[in-house]
Amino acid sequence: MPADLSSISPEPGVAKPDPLLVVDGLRRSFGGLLAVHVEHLEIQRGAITALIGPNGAGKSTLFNVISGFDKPTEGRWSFAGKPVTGMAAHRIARGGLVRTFQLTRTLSRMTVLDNMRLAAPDQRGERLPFALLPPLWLAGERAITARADELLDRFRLSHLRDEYAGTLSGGQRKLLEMARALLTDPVMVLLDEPMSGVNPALAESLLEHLTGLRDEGMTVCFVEHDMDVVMGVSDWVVCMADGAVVAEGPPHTVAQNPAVIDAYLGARRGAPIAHETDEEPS
Ligand SMILES: Nc1ncnc2c1ncn2[C@@H]1O[C@H](COP(=O)(O)OP(=O)(O)OP(=O)(O)O)[C@@H](O)[C@H]1O
Repeated sequence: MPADLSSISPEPGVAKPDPLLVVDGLRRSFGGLLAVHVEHLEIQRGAITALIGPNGAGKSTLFNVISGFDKPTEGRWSFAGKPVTGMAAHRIARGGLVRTFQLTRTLSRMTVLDNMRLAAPDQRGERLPFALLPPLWLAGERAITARADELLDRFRLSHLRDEYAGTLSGGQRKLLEMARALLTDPVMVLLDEPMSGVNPALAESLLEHLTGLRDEGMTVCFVEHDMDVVMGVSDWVVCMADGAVVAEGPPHTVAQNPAVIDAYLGARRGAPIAHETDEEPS
């Protein structure tokens, strides 16, 4: 069931009833450029939150920092009530917060199944006690492969299991990225533009996967530029501009928020926010 966030005041930094991720005073500078400065942000557990904003707003940088792939200049954040500031990405992932990445060229040269297996955080065979006890190691490997096959089946990629990932279409790659992220049974996934380059038929299926994950209790946060997608699946929308959260709220509220419209107009010089609406502009 979608979380009911309708009674929450749509303001930047507003408290949520059951926040899973809480960010405070987070700053990330690159030289003289302050790429991210988020005073306070809470992500509701069990909801789909879309992170929107024009190019260069700081969305990917925020994802990188909170997932442990980049270090903040200052600030702190907690996940599931525990401080995770400064932790390495693999420790944050082990705690249940996982970020997806686009398939690199190297991963394209591996099979779909090997891509999945590589996403397992704990390669037990490499740890001494397991390496000395082959039955334990093999059991671990078999469990990882079984889970990988289960997910490939769920994402309808089983028939491509032994193909090189580089032969997949754009949409199939996106499905594989999502499947990889789920191998560790995360509590929350951060998806960076899961729909980009995906044809309409597969986009529909990806959207169903997103809502399916949410309905199973997972917390989903995704960066998206297509406002029709954002309107279609999000329970809550956070808009960034120039590194800061400038607006947040339910999708229909955020789309009409002057701060959001300003952010896009300022960035694109006249190109309106790309959401089709029946209303005439006032
Ligand atoms: N490694 C880096 N070194 C220097 N500047 C960076 C680096 N990473 C990001 N930036 C800058 O930080 C700002 C925020 O970039 P970021 O990629 O987080 O934005 P974004 O909202 O994800 O944009 P997009 O929607 O285009 O992906 C931009 O001005 C970008 O040029």
